[in-house]
Amino acid sequence: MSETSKNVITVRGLTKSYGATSVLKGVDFSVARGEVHALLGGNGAGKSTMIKIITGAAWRNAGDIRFFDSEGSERSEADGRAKVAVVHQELALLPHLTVAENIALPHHRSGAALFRRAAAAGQAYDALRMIDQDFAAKSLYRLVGSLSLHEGQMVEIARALSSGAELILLDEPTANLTTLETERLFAVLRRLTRDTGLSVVFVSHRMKEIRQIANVCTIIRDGRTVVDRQPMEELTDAGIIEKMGQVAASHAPERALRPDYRSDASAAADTIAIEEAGFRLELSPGTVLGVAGAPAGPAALIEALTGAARKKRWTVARAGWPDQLRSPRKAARMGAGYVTGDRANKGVLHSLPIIDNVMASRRVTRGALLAGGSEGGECLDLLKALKVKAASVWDLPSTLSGGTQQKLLLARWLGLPSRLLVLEEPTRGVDIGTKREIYQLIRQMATSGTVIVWWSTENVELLEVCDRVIAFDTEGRCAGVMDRDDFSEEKLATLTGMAA
Ligand SMILES: Nc1ncnc2c1ncn2[C@@H]1O[C@H](COP(=O)(O)OP(=O)(O)OP(=O)(O)O)[C@@H](O)[C@H]1O
Repeated sequence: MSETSKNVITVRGLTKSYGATSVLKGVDFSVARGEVHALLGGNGAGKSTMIKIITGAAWRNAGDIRFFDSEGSERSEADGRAKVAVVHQELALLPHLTVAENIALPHHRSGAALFRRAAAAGQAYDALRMIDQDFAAKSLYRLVGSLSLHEGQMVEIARALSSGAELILLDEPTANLTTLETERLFAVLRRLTRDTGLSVVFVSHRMKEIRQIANVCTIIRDGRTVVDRQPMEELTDAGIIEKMGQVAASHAPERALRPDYRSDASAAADTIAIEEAGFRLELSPGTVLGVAGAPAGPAALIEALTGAARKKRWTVARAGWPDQLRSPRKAARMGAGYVTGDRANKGVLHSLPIIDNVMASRRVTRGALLAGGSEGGECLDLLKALKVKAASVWDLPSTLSGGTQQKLLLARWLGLPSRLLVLEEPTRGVDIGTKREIYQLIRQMATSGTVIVWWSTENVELLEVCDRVIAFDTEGRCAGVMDRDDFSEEKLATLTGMAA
């Protein structure tokens, strides 16, 4: 068997332009059977565009894509594509159908296929239990619209597995998963690649996970392949970051930026207290509180902090605030900012231009409905602070890469004099270099007295940047609060019920 015929796919010299913008300038990429291949690159490097071309969702201008079967014989592009499944950052599920129906969808591509409910449920169950037996048993007939983001992600991965794919492209698959779910997913991927010869392409900006799961990597930078199929053990983290063109940004966040508000007499008045039965936590101005754990606990706290809670579990108290923040609008007016983790459905305003997306919070908090003359300049400054490159502030967000859209949500609250800023996975999909910059920005916002409450499924970043971390167990109960002095990954994993 020749070197190429061990591959499931070989891509050579791929180019792609959108109008005058050249996005791919000659990408080479190949994946061998049975490997987990990390596809790396900064935001906007061209990873998603290449994936779209491979799956047929976008046209290429030039370049060669060849697919192979397990014998090494070349397949037609149509046959090859039929063996490729992709799970995008934004899920592609039909909310009004059940889990089983969503997973069964690819089995009914052929016009002649009959939809048999029992068979569909069987196929869905088989796929889902490869990921999570318990979830498979309980969720087959639930409507997808009622699932949490991470449950939806599991359904998408199960659908890819059940479609008979030989190559699965996972675009940031762990972004919504907890540590334990991530480990489970990795165990599944390892088993499938080893036992069935499945090939996995793994796009991620989480270096620790990349190291855990990938055997080999390709790095794309500014539309070109700069590292082509290199074993992971031959590259250091610093080497990878440098190849991505992000070396300058890879320093630790400045923790010293935090002032000691506790000695300030006005601090008591500005302190925010969060309270539920038998538990109270006071957050002095300038505190960065990390929130860790499976979604149920963090979600309830965040709903209370952002004025969206329907149940009265938490009280949020601050001098001058009403007992309950009764609506998101009221919370925003009171100086409570919020960056949602559900970028696609609750964050990005898809049909409005970049400027409206960035200036939205400023318009609400300032009470201005019409764009002022200075908005254009202010928007450009915010984009610059987050290194967002956009051809025009009047372009739609869909012309930006996923990670860059995430930066728009953060830009919304950047520099606003908030008393409280609630962040849900603010670095989701953001590249390694920019993550570091966001850590700095979070610390800077805290320096101005803002209390930051930050939920992340990436425990390492919480421990690196926060002053305190509140941990929730898998049932959504508060399991404890850790102070900086006793931070440890093991302890946090135990408190959140996610120790391996
Ligand atoms: N429809 C479009 N029109 C114009 N430009 C586009 C369009 N889609 C993507 N681009 C541009 O193509 C470039 C590559 O985007 P792509 O989504 O492939 O990046 P990426 O490497 O996947 O980034 P990320 O890590 O943020 O997901 C970006 O500069 C983006 O702005």
